[in-house]
Order: sequence, then structure tokens, then C-alpha cells
Amino acid sequence: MSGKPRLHYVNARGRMEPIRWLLAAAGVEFEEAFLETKDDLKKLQTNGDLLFQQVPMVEIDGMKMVQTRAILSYIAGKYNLYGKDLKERALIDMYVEGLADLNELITSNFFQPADKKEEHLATVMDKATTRYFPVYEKVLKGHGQDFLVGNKLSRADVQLLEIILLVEESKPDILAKFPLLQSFKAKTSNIPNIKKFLQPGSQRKLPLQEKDIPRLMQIFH
Ligand SMILES: N[C@@H](CCC(=O)N[C@@H](CS)C(=O)NCC(=O)O)C(=O)O
Repeated sequence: MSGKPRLHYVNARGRMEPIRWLLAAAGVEFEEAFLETKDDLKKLQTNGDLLFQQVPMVEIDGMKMVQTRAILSYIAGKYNLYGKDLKERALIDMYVEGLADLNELITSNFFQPADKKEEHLATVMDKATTRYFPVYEKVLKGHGQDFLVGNKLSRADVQLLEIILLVEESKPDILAKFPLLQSFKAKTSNIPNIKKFLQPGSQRKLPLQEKDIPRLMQIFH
């Protein structure tokens, strides 16, 4: 055992990607064990390694943690990315849950029938522009800091940057009307640990391709 957290998931973004992002932002090196087949998943299930028979699973500090949100909370708490008190934590949780909702909308686009994808994506982008991004723009404005909460980086900032970049893959000008989010993006992308994670060849995963979907379905269904 190297002592590094060991991530068990498929070689794709999915539910593990925010965990990769958070560890990278915290400057924590991690190892990945990719599930290639349904048998790999079955093996973990049979060994009793997965509390609810599901991944993501992260081996960390002698635990085999499952449930994405629980894993993220643990990492955020451990690496001081979760606010300085309960009130800051409450704000961080609200901001993060909003981002999780937006992320879910984006991800659901993959599962739309081919002839509905374009229309669905337009609806999602509209929601991003009218419901979600205005909130973060307003928070940054009201708060007057480079970060969403307090005056230091938190898991909310890390997840906001992840989602901005994700949305920009479908709509590169999505931040056109959000000047504070533009400077937020520029500044947080330049934080050394994050900058490193954004370089090609890091453990950050590429967008899911249509051709990968059958392979992932075969493992999970
Ligand atoms: N609430 C869980 C859901 C985990 C989940 O749905 N995992 C899927 C892969 S993304 C899975 O393991 N599916 C296999 C199964 O349910 O048997 C979390 O957030 O971690």
C-alpha cells in the first residue's frame, strides 16, 4: 500500500470526476483502479468491498468509502476545503448542491434519444444561464472576494470551476454575460494544483464519447 487514496471506478468522468478534482485541488496524489468489465465490478461486490454494491469507492485512511457526496465531504473536511465554521459549511453545501443539480441536468443529455438531444441541451443551457450561473455571479459580487465563501478556496470553488468548464464544452460563450465568473475562472484555473490538473496528461478525464456508452452500460447494467 502506497498510502495514497485508491479510486475504484471506470476510466471515465461519471460520479468519480468531482472526487478526482477535489483531491487534485488539495494537492493529494491518488491511484486509480479502473473497472474494465462487469466481472471487475462483481469481484468488488462479492468481496464485500462496496457497502451498497456500487462505485465510486475510494480507499482512504483505512476505510473503503462509498457514496460520492460522503467521499467529497470527507476529503473537503480533511484538506480544509470546507469552510471555517458551520455557517460557511452550510453555504458551501448549498452552492455545491446547486452545482450537483446542474451537473445532473447536463449528464442526463447523454440518455436522451438522438432526435431529442439538441432540444434538451438547449433547455439545459438555458437553465444554466438563467437559474444557476446568475446565483454564483451574484454570490461573488455580494461577497467581494475571489472565492465563493470566506477568503480562501473551498470545495464549492473547485466544483464551480469543474462545471463551468463542463458547460463550456457544449457552449463556449456561456460566461459571456457573467464577468465575475469569467475572472473567477481565470483565477482559480491558475491556482498551481488546479493548473496542473488542467494540463494534458493529468488524471482529469476527457468528455464521455457516444461510443463509450455501450461499454459503460455493459459494466453497470
Ligand atoms: N448514490 C451513489 C450512487 C452510485 C451509483 O449509482 N453507482 C453506479 C455507477 S455510476 C453503480 O455502481 N451501478 C452499479 C449497480 O448499481 O449495481 C453515489 O452517489 O455514489
